[in-house]
Amino acid sequence: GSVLTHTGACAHVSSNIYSKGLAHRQACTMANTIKYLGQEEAQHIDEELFNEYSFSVDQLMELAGLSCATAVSKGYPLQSLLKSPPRVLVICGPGNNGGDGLVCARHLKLFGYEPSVLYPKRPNKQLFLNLTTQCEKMDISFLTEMPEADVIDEVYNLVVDAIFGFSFKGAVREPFGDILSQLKKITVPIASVDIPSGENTHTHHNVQEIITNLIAIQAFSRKHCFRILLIFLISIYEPKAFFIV
Ligand SMILES: NC(=O)C1=CN([C@@H]2O[C@H](COP(=O)(O)OP(=O)(O)OC[C@H]3O[C@@H](n4cnc5c(N)ncnc54)[C@H](OP(=O)(O)O)[C@@H]3O)[C@@H](O)[C@H]2O)[C@H](O)CC1
Repeated sequence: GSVLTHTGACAHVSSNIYSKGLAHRQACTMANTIKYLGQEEAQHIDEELFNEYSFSVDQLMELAGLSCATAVSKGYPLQSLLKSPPRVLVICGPGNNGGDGLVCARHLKLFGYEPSVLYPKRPNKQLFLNLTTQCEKMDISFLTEMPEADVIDEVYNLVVDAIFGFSFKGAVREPFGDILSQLKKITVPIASVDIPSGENTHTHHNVQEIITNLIAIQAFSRKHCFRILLIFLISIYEPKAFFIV
């Protein structure tokens, strides 16, 4: 997805997003050593990972989804959640961003959360069929329709937005228009995988602007070692958050 690179040492991982002062200072420090990439450069690195380094999409997606689940568990630890059971709504789009969401849901379940998945447009590809089966086998429920915003606020602790990543373009088409309009109304945190879905954050400039909203980033260290850096920053506009994977 929109890839973030970090050339310094692995950053400290904050386990409590509410420890604002410390984490905000860390965010400021890290912001100086981080380079943000836009859509084209991110896609190019993606191609490089596939073609030059022989990663498979399954491998990258597993890392992405696991990293997102890890980020959720660090940013929103089970014991900090206001509602019990610890329900999380994971909304998956029709592309690989949605695949990241399915993997994320599976790992969230292993971490003790109760994810429910909304997956309204399912591609007929083996990779996604497999990921769906794996979730079903883990008793993760699949919703048949998008709940109203007030129901989401009442039932869920947060929403993982895995609707669109770097291939989003043009005006939003249904059924995602309705889904995004409900998401705009909710008050529980939204953790977006890659970029907040439906927003035009694909230029380098915009990504840098929106990065101030960021609490969690999973980044590949560019090109060389693929070390995964899990970096936690604090959003100054909580509770909106997004992950870049
Ligand atoms: N960088 C990495 O290491 C990895 C990133 N991954 C994730 O993959 C996404 C990119 O995945 P991709 O499949 O290329 O695309 P998206 O998931 O962003 O979206 C494609 C689907 O979205 C539909 N689409 C696009 N625009 C619209 C719109 N305006 N309205 C409705 N639907 C839209 C599009 O539909 P079509 O009808 O055009 O086919 C596609 O179905 C990246 O962001 C990361 O999250 C991978 O996991 C691998 C590792």
